[in-house]
Amino acid sequence: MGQEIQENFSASLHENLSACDDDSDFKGHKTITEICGKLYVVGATSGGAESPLDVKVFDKATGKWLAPTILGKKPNASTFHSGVLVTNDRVLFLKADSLADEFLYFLEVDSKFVRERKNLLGGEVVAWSKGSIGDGPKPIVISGPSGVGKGTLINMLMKDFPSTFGFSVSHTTRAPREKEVNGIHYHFTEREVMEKEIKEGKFLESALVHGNLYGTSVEAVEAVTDTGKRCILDIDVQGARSVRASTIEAIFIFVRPPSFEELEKRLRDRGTETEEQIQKRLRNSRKEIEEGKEGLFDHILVNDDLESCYANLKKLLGLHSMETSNKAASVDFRTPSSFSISIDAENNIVIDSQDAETKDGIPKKIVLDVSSVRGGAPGRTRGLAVSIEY
Ligand SMILES: Nc1ncnc2c1ncn2[C@@H]1O[C@H](COP(=O)(O)OP(=O)(O)OP(=O)(O)O)[C@@H](O)[C@H]1O
Ligand SMILES: Nc1nc2c(ncn2[C@@H]2O[C@H](COP(=O)(O)O)[C@@H](O)[C@H]2O)c(=O)[nH]1
Repeated sequence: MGQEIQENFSASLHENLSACDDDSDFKGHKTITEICGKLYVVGATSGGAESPLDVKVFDKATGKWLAPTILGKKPNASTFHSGVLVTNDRVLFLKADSLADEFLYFLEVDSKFVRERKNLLGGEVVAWSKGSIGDGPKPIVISGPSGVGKGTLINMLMKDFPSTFGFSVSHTTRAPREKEVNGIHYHFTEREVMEKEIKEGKFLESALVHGNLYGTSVEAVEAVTDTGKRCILDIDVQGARSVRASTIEAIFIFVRPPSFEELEKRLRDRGTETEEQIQKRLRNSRKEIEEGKEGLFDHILVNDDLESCYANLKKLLGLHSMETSNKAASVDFRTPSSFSISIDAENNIVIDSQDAETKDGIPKKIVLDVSSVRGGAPGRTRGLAVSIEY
């Protein structure tokens, strides 16, 4: 673990930057962190708090600025921020004058996710991932053949636990059904547009399902996690496999029908597909049900009687009849307006307030244990432990 090179801290670094004369459009405070011969400059280009933090990368070997593709939701700038190199693949940014659930962000520069995206997109890539104190709720992936009742079960969960769950709205190239609303049920998209966006790395996963493209955008997952809710993904088995291979730590549930005859009946009774489409979905369901047995899933639910299946789903998610909070450990404080950073003997990050006055709700010292962080972009970096001294 190492500390950032603060602005004005290193004369040679400053020479490097001024020689390039390219960081001039950063307004206000900025930080510079050196990782493997590259300087990561983080600041706001539009000025003022609430404008997003941008990233520029200077390659010392070539003496050139690189314009990185920046993935993930950018944190808003604050008057002051500081970066700590946690490992050689990510920097932890700590924001001043910010609420407890808004002050920690990781900038991944060489994580598995970033390397994958570099391969896909070419060039320099970095990714923001918000830090969660405590474990935070794991996203839930629900898969199963078309017509088995995934959407029905998810709607029941969302209705009974509205402040606990949020639905990841997928993109699809299929035509909307009569009652489907763009942006709520799906983002309905043209095929060329979606293909382009897949190439640009906008999607966490995407797959060709029953002849149409479907995909979960990184933004769709982040839109839910940003509200502090637990994200539910309704995706096919190919998508579940891709999410399993990503850094997202999720719970994977496969929903099975009691029989093929019942599955066919449900698809027909739903009345949303043509005969040809029903036949295609039924053909695919045989393969999907076989794949559901392969150990990819943590739980298998048989949706025979709907109420019993829903009760089993709630049980495995640890839900009770009343709304329960699955939110990350709730800690309530505001970070100081200015602070210094040091690393203690246990490798914890120690944030000491440099504010002239002490104020209610603003700790004098915040100690962060980053030894158990998990997950990362896209979504949350979970498992940060915090202790506070007032
Ligand atoms: N346990 C059940 N018993 C009888 N009917 C059910 C049951 N569960 C769901 N259904 C009905 O089956 C039909 C299909 O359900 P639903 O649309 O939720 O399936 P799905 O798995 O989301 O399908 P798709 O993958 O095509 O979106 C709906 O008309 C729904 O009301
Ligand atoms: N891999 C993905 N599969 C998805 C996604 N969104 C939905 N789906 C799956 O597609 C089928 C068909 O859905 P329908 O709404 O046309 O009936 C179903 O199995 C869904 O689970 C996605 O983003 N990625």
